[in-house]
Amino acid sequence: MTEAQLRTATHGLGYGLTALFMAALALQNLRYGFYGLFYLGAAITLLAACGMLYTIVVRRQQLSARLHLPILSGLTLVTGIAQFAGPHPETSHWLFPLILLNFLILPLWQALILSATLLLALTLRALILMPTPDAVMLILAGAGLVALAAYFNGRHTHMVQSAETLAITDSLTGAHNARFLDETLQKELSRSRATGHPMAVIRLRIDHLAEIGNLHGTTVRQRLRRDVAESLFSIIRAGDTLYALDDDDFFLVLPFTPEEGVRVIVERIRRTIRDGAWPPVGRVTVSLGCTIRQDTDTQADTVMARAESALDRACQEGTDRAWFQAEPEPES
Ligand SMILES: Nc1nc2c(ncn2[C@@H]2O[C@H](COP(=O)(O)OP(=O)(O)OP(=O)(O)O)[C@@H](O)[C@H]2O)c(=O)[nH]1
Repeated sequence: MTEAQLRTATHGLGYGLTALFMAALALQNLRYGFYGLFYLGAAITLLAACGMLYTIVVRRQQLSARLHLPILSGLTLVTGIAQFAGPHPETSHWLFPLILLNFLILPLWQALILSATLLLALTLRALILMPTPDAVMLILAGAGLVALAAYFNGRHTHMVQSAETLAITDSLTGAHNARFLDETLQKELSRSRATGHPMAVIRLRIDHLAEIGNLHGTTVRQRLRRDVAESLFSIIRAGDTLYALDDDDFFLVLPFTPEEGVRVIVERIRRTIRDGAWPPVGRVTVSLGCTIRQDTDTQADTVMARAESALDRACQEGTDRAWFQAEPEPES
């Protein structure tokens, strides 16, 4: 089941149960002749039914559905008014399903604002109309429900974000993974073309990585890749992104960086790695291929291929080299 399907099912069920519950309460009030409360209950039922219908209509765009906030604000308003519709009968229990519905459907801070409004209405009503011990018990129950619902809403959001981060992160190095590069490079390229700002990319290879692995073992090889990534993170500026490719190379996307800039940064990276201490390997060097976006570049593949070709050229020149390539290699 996808996230959108899960949300459609839970939101639809939440609205549906609220509509049923409120319809039953509205009918009960009609039976006893409390017409004001009957109309308010019917309005809440109608709004909840609209919410259910809306959930079904936007089932494919459930993650970006924007009308839940106005619908739930309307529900909050009518339920708040119901608290002051008259001293009898008791209407405080109308609030509890709505608090749960807010946290089930809305992002945390929106749900908190609406539920705090409901809690305020509940507190005022309880303090005005109820004996103090009963009022305190009711307010504590309402506050407890809000705290519990907020906790689970926050936990769920955190888990979803962690899952999203995991899906785009290379677990060894903490850099983004190659799949995410495919998704983002084209967007960065389009943005750079649209704004006219320069953009540079770098492909980086740790020299003799296979030999280091053979000599020191896989653990050392992996630790070296992780340490190099950490070093790169400490060099690049905010807005630059680092990717760990499947063939052990690294890739950097540098927005707003012209040719002079990328030349500065590759040199800085090359020297920092060469001059660093890398126990137990000792001296480590890297080769770098870099390029910038040309006016003719429309596809991310073209820029990636040019960076790879620049890296091949750097490796041909020997280790601990950087090569800048502006144009595609001429066909041989
Ligand atoms: N994208 C990116 N570009 C860099 C970075 N470091 C240097 N550059 C480029 O190299 C140029 C010169 O950088 P520096 O020698 O650090 O000089 P700077 O005046 O401190 O550069 P600013 O960071 O622009 O203030 C910058 O304007 C950038 O274009 C980096 O970490 N990331």
